[in-house]
Parts: sequence; C-alpha cells; structure tokens
Amino acid sequence: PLTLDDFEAINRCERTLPKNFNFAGDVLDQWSQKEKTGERPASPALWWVNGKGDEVKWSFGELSSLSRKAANVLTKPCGLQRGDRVAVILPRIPEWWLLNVACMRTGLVFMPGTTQLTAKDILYRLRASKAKCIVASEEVAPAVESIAPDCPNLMTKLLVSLHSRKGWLSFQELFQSASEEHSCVKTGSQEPMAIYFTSGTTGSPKMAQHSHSSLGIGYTLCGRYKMRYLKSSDIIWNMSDTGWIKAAIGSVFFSWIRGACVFVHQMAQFDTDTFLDTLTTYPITTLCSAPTVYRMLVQKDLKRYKFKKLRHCLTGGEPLNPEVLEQWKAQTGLELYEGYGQTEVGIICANQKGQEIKPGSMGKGILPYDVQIIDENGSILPPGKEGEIALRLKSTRPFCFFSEYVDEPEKTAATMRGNFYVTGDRGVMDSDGYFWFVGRADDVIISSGYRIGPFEVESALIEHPAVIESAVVSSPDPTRGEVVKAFVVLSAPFKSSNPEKLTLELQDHVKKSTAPYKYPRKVEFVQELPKTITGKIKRNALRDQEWGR
Ligand SMILES: Nc1ncnc2c1ncn2[C@@H]1O[C@H](COP(=O)(O)OP(=O)(O)OP(=O)(O)O)[C@@H](O)[C@H]1O
Repeated sequence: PLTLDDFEAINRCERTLPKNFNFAGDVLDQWSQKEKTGERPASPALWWVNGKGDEVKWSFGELSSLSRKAANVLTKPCGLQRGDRVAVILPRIPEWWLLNVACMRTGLVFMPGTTQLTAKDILYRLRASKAKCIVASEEVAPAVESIAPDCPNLMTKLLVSLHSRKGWLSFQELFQSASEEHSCVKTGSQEPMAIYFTSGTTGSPKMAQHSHSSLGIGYTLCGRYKMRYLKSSDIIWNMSDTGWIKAAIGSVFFSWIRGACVFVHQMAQFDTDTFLDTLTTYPITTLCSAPTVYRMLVQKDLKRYKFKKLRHCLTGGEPLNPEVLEQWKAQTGLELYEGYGQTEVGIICANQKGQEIKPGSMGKGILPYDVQIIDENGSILPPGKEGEIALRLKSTRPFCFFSEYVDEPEKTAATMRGNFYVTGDRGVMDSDGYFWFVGRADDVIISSGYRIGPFEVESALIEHPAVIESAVVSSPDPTRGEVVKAFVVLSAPFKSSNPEKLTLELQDHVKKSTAPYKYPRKVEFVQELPKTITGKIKRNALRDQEWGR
C-alpha cells in the first residue's frame, strides 16, 4: 500500500498519480490496520459532541466497518450505482461522515449542501446535478418534499432521523440490518468523487467537480506545511458547515490522511460561549474557523479563558484583517495562520510552518502550485504590481484541480488565460513572495482613476474601536464616477454616538491609516451586513443596492 511519504511525493508532483485510488480503501482502511498493530495512538478518528451530553467516538476500525454498512444501504435498498450523484443535506452529525466515506467506497458522487438551503436552493441543486438520491435530516425533509415532484431524476429520498416519514427510506432502519461485508470499488484516480457548489457570492453557485485524487491526495502537503505537521496524535476542530468544501478539506482529507482525530461540535448556530467552553474542555490542538468567527471572538475578554491544548489556529475563506490577527495574538498568545483558496482549486496560498507571518498577507504559494500575479494578457507582473491572482498550469493541469464546472464548458474555459488558471481575485505579490489580497475583481472600486481594494479600507476601519466589521463598495457619484462607501456595524459602546461626528472621525482615521484617497466618502451605519450562508460578506448585494440595480 502507498504510504504518507508516497502521497506527499505524488502531491509534490515528483511521482506519478496511481491509476486507481480510493481514499476509503487506500487511506482510511490503512489507518484501521495501523490501529490494530499499535502504530497509531489510541485516539479516535472521529470525536463528535452535541453540547447536550451526547458523544460519539469512532476509531478508524469502527469508521471502516460502519461505513461499509452505510455503503450497503446506498447500493442495495437505495439501488444506487457507481457514478450516480447523491445530494447529502445533513447537519454536523456523525452520519454525514459515514455517508461521505460510504460514497467513496461505492464510487458514488457525493454532493453536500448546508441545511440552511431553502426549497428553491435545493431544487436548483437537484435539477442542475440530476441527482438520483437525496439524503436529508428531518428539518430539511419538508422543503425536499415541496420540490421533489419537479426533479425527474430523483429516485430515492433517504431520511436520517429516529422517526420514519412517508415517502422516505429510513437510513437508521436500513443501517441496522445492513451487512458489514463490502469490497471497496477500485475507483480511478481521476474518476469524479464529489461535486461542490461554490458559495454563490457572485452569482448562481457553480458545480465544481473533484476527483478521488484531487481531494484524496491533493491535501497531503497542506497538512504538512499549513498545519505544522499535523500528526496522528492531533485533534483538529474545523468549524466549517458540512455543506462547503472546507468541511471536506479540514474534517476529512487533510486530517485523516495524516491519521489525526477530527473533532466535531454539532453547534446549530455559532455561539461564542459554547465555542470558548469547548476549547477549554476538550484537548483540541488545532482550530480552523472563518475570519468572521475570530472577529466576533476578539470582542470578548479572551485572557479569561485557558484553552486546554490549543497550539495552532487557522483561518481562510475571506480576508483576515491584520487588526484581528494582532488582537487574537495579544489575547491568546497564539498566531493565526491564514490560507487562501477556492472550491475549484483548494488551498493555494498559506502562512506556512517556519515562515514569518506578515499581518494582512495570505502567505506564500503552497506546493505544488505556482501562484503568480498576471495582467489581462496573461503576462506575469513583477512584485509590487497589482493584477489577477493566477496559477500556472505548466504542461498539464495539476491533478489537485477541480475537473470542470459540470455541464458548463464555457465557464470552465473562461477560467483559463494562456497558461494560467485565473482566480477572479486581485492581489499583489511582494518581493519576498507573499501574496496580498486586494479584492474580488468585481469588488475593486475605481474612483477618479484610482483603483481601490475594499479589503484595505475595511482593515483600516476595523482598527477603530467603534467598528466590529464593515463592507466597502462603490457608490455612484456625479463628478468622480464612483466613490468609496462603507457600511459599518458598530460595537456596543458606540451604538448611540452622533452619526455625523462618528462619520468624520472614521473618515479621519482611514485617511491617517492608509493613503488618504481611499477614505470612504460615504458612510452608513447598519445593524448587520448581508452574508452568504457561509458567512461571507455579500459586497455585490450592497453594490447593486447603491447603483439601484
Ligand atoms: N484568505 C482569503 N483572503 C481573501 N479572500 C479569500 C480568502 N480565502 C478565500 N477568499 C475568497 O473566497 C473565494 C473562494 O470562495 P468559494 O470557493 O467559496 O466561492 P465564492 O467565490 O465565494 O462563490 P462564487 O464563485 O459562487 O461566487 C476566493 O476566490 C476569494 O475571493
């Protein structure tokens, strides 16, 4: 069998990809063997709690046998066949991990979705993907029933619940009687394994298709460099919702390829007290969470909490303001390592082990990627010049890439410019090779001929004690064409301040903290910012509102 060293060499592109690869058979079942021989510490593979006293701890051995049973449920009573697409809309419950592994074992294409999806969102996903089966929890079942008649390809509805429901097969019942005997399908390395819908920050979500190797092997090095040598004795808590690729990356692939324990708290909604209690109660060593979470946490007096074992903190998915990084470090003594990536290509830049962290930067390009800043003709720009963040595709496409946007060849082709894959984000590389995020290409504001990235203005605003978070967008202006407008959420002590006075104070603050032409000429105080269900700020919604679109 292939070892971790082999996977790292393949990820570095020093070894060719094997013809066949299956994460369940080639990685998880190997850890299960190592447990038997005592080569892995006796910590669980999955450790799940719900804050109500319930707890599940599965070893790799248990994960293997239980996922074989789940595989038999999918193929036998559900009648699914290799290559069929299965939509899985479940909260953070252990069955999500079982079904994910069961899909790998059977060669089914796993398509997760968050339980926050509405009936309309689910309809869009089922129709676009032609899914044969939907697995859902009770809270989602009514929405599924309301749209199922409009999904001609949908054959099976599988319910994960202690209760039965008319029109649905019961996972629990079928699972009880399913056999543990199942032989893992010998999937091709580049055979489709999963489809992830993008966040939909800029339009309808796209279906990014990944292969068994792109996810299964493509994150081996990430665990080494970004995660400071994540080990089999580590316990990692990745807070991403089960609907997003970040849940797969952090709570399945880069953790389990290194044999680490995945910790899960079934928090329905983020709550700072539960969050902090969890870190003080459980021996979690590694934490991954969105910048929004850290922005909320630094509002608390974190010095009062003693985290049990925490040593490594990660973030990504959105820009992290340097102020938040510094406050987190001052209050907890821990560094915050930011990564940058996309559903399509995974993590491509990160603050990595052994590299100095430059606050506000996304770190350096991560192996095996060659990250560059390019212009509109696909030419590489020198350090210090702003352009589009792109990945060079050498002679072949890296196997870690998504295979395509399903059924959208034009959109897939539009991601290419010459030898590069373009991310659609603008940034700058400095002379040390660190990348600095400017904004999504569409979010950049052009005022009186100056280009202004929203992130820099937002980071200047958050330095002011009145600001919890903000969104900076363009707004129409008769003389300048467009100007910078900031939507600001105020911290409690400033909520009753005089708005005109505070506006002037914030404008003054930005003029001092960054180049004065970037200051927001318009400021609006709001209770909250519009966000995607992943928690990302929807600047395009605010921009459309400003422009009356
Ligand atoms: N560390 C980071 N700093 C700044 N932006 C980030 C960071 N990490 C991710 N992003 C942003 O998130 C994007 C990737 O997010 P995702 O794959 O969820 O899709 P989306 O772009 O939000 O959705 P859609 O493509 O449907 O609009 C990146 O292109 C970038 O704009």
